[in-house]
Amino acid sequence: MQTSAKWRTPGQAELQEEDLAIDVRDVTLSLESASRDRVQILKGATLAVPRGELWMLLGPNGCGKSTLLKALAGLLDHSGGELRIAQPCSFVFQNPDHQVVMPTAGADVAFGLGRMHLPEDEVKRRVQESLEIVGMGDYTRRSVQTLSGGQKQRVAIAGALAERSQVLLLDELTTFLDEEDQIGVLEAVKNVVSMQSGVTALWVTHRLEELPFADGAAYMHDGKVVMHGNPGKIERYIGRLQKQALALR
Ligand SMILES: Nc1ncnc2c1ncn2[C@@H]1O[C@H](COP(=O)(O)OP(=O)(O)OP(=O)(O)O)[C@@H](O)[C@H]1O
Repeated sequence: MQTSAKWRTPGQAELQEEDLAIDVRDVTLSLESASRDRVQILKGATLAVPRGELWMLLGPNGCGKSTLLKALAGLLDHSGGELRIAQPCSFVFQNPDHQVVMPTAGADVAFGLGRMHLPEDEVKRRVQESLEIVGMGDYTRRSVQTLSGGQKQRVAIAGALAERSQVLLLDELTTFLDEEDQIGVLEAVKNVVSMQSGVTALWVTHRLEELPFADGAAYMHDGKVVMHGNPGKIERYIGRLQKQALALR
């Protein structure tokens, strides 16, 4: 893939490419609709996320946030532009029941390590260390059936950490969680990013109250990132959009 030596985004210091965990430039992507027409979902999306930061991705329903996340995870192919992401990366879904599959929290984290053929001691060490980072260090032997939705999300994140993921792609994890669980997951991700040197997280959300946890944020509209920068800037931008919408009523 062709890339230039430097990548500058307004409001950010000049970044070298190696400082970025996610580098999306002018990406286009089309999907087939129910009527079998091709519909363009991403229309030139551009986003740069520095290594070791937690970024949030916001925008109205259907603007393409999940599609961009899936393209980053390699689950969808983009048709144009350039897309780079540090590897390995992991996608964590909204419904943890789709990814937490083993009977205990510890077994679930160990499950993903199976294909790496690591010595048993190393597996045990990684499982315990990863569960501790997400605040679940005392839950190694707990049945996953007894865990709340947010605790299962944290086990799924621990699984990604145990596999040494460099980037966590997190798709609306807190939508169906109560407030306590929501804060637990947010704090776990914040902890991951601050403790694990170089781990980056991109967090899709609709909840403005989550923005203060982020290091940076981007706002999408109609298949493009239309604003990015520090969380305060994005909050003010969304506030202006909301005021304009109310004035039109
Ligand atoms: N597999 C698919 N085939 C065709 N169209 C799709 C497919 N998946 C998503 N879309 C359409 O792509 C557009 C963007 O969807 P996407 O889920 O990326 O938006 P989003 O910003 O994440 O929305 P939300 O906040 O509601 O989750 C929507 O119009 C959606 O209907």
